[in-house]
Amino acid sequence: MAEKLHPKIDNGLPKESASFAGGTLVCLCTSNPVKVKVKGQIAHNHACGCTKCWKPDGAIFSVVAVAGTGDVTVTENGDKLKVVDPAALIQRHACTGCGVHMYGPVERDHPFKGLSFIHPERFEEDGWSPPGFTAFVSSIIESGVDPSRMDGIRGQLKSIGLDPYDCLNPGLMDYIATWTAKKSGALPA
Ligand SMILES: N[C@@H](CCC(=O)N[C@@H](CSCO)C(=O)NCC(=O)O)C(=O)O
Ligand SMILES: [Zn+2]
Ligand SMILES: [Zn+2]
Repeated sequence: MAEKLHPKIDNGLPKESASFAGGTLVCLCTSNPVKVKVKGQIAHNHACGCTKCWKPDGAIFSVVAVAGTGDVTVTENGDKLKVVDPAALIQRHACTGCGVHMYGPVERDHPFKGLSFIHPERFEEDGWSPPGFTAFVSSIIESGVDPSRMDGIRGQLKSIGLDPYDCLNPGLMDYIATWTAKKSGALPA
């Protein structure tokens, strides 16, 4: 039987539109929802199995992407936002009413500095770039998925076209390692 991975990937991936120029993320509150405007297309969209990313009810994975922090603006009810874990790399700003993580900037010295993590399924608009891989797959065990389900889940992800990785995909891992090597001097800056 197929596993319920995430509503935006279980029945075919969303379609990208060349005319998508950004949109508005809305939380799940029925009154006074938090709204966040994002300018431009998102990047590095992926499914994520880690315990820290927000997932909709019943989903095993989150769907999470990045936008430039300068392109992200809280436009309504920002007073409801609270940082989930101030010690984390990603400063996930969650709605205290419904729990949705609305944006998560990386501000410390890190290859992802200047990027904000967002959940594109909360866009009011369609056309955002679909997820392209799955990150932190083994981490779903930390949320209580029995290890015996892992082969089936990895197979399902491959058949959807979201290749499973236990950290990030090779492109992003190489990007992080290159940044680290330039910082240490192992590679010329
Ligand atoms: N096994 C841990 C992994 C948590 C983790 O490292 N998550 C990644 C991916 S989040 C989106 O790609 C990460 O970069 N975290 C940084 C942060 O959370 O600040 C678990 O499952 O908890
Ligand atoms: Zn809310
Ligand atoms: Zn994650």
